[in-house]
Amino acid sequence: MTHTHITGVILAGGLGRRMGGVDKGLQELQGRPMAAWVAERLAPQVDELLINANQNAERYAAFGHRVVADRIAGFAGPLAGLHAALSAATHPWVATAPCDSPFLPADLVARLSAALLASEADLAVARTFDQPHPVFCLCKRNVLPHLTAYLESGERKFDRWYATLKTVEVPFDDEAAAFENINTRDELQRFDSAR
Ligand SMILES: Nc1nc2c(ncn2[C@@H]2O[C@H](COP(=O)(O)OP(=O)(O)OP(=O)(O)O)[C@@H](O)[C@H]2O)c(=O)[nH]1
Repeated sequence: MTHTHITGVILAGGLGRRMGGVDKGLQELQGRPMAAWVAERLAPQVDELLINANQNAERYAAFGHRVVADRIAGFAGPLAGLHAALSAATHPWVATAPCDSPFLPADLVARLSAALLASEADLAVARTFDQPHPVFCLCKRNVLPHLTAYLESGERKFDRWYATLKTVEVPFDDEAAAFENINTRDELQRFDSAR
């Protein structure tokens, strides 16, 4: 199999409202920021890692990866983070993972990229059972003009966007627990004491 170089991005640009308006990626699980857990899992899977963040840039930069802010104003959702990553990426494919899923699969990018290569789609997205996980995707950097036009039209929905592209869904039923995400302080405490 040929290897296409891949830029990974940790999406950490949200407002964390359900956690009380904190910067979710910097909240600690077992004494380490959640985004640091994601970086440790994602960095070995990609050729370059970016962190998409809209606040606390210097704290994220301390993880040792380039930090990129949204270019679309007004907290436009995770697609704005993908847009920033596609704009800043050095490599032709971009893989995403959210900052609030610290247990993501160690073979996420390998499985998405195998599917993308085999299908000639524009984007591969992870799915468990009947649920797609749009923020775990791999897409070709050349979809950027299409995404820019979509966001400029005022649209924000991730799944509606990729429904307009050639997309392949990749089943991860065997690793469903790896997609657990942490949205509230209660969930954070539950995972903190469970591990
Ligand atoms: N770049 C960027 N990423 C975002 C934005 N909103 C959410 N995200 C990211 O998208 C992923 C899923 O976000 P959510 O959990 O739905 O939103 P959140 O803002 O983090 O948290 P809530 O406000 O509680 O919904 C996370 O990785 C967020 O960091 C945004 O406006 N810009």
